[in-house]
Amino acid sequence: MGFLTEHEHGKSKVRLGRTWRDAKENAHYFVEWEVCVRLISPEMEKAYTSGDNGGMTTTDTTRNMCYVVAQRCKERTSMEEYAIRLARTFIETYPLIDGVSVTVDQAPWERAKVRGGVEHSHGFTFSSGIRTCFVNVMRERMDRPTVTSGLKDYRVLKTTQSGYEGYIKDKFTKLGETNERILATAIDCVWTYDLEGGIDTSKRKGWFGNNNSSNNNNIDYDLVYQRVLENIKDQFFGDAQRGVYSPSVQATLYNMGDAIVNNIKEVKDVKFTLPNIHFIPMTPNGGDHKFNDDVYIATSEPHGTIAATVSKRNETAEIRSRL
Ligand SMILES: O=c1[nH]c(=O)c2[nH]c(=O)[nH]c2[nH]1
Repeated sequence: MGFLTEHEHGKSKVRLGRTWRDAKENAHYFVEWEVCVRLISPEMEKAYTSGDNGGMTTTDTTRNMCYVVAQRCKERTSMEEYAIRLARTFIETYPLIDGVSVTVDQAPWERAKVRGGVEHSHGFTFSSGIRTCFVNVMRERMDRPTVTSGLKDYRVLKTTQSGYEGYIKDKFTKLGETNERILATAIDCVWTYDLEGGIDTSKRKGWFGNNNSSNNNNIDYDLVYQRVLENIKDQFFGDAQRGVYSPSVQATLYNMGDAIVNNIKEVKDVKFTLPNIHFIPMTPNGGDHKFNDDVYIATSEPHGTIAATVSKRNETAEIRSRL
């Protein structure tokens, strides 16, 4: 006889669009989410071992609930708040569900800017970088969801103010030292929230308050996300005219993480995974061509992989379950 040592069921890649129409501001807001729900229901062991589906929440119902809860979010709601609310709704509705994990990926729709840089009231363009979150709610601690947020495949490049020098040069090394190169990466990062240090819990409101916009930890997830992006751009690009020199992907990674944990009180730690996407100087043999920091061979693979976590406090970062 085999022992069923773990099991879960749910729905993956549920895609939805949600608009909020703000008459006062005369602006529409739009998000496109891809939702993944995992239901933890120990009692459903019987579905595996004896084909008994009694008490089962179907994966079809799971999919429908993603849309229902999106509709119940009557006011503009962050993906984290939506994910927490969705997870809690499963637990409140179905007695045999003990825990729920929800992952949301948000497509990079941005308000369109039209002639003269004017923001359009209901037009959007697709940019780079997928905002993500991962939420876990257990029945016995409904008021303490675990939340991590992140950013995937946010593509950034600068044409100067980057170099790489001082490394081992031996018979296996072909790379030449340089203080002038293109630096390009596709940023993946995940951050956890600081529930002890940064958050003023005295202002805690009830579950979504009266207007869906508050949450148990009183964190403004949208604002934190904007500030993470700002700090990333500050450290990667630097001043608009002069820029900032990067001696390596490693040093830039650390500077981005250091700025985030120091400047954003809600963030406890941030893990970056950065591909070093190479633009290789084009230097053909012969002819009168000479590389003049102008023509490069664009590549996507192979790429370097640089990964590290920067924490506010000197402690080992939590293991992130998915990202
Ligand atoms: O910024 C860099 N970090 C490295 O670790 C590395 N290795 C390499 O070949 N080029 C680079 N560039």
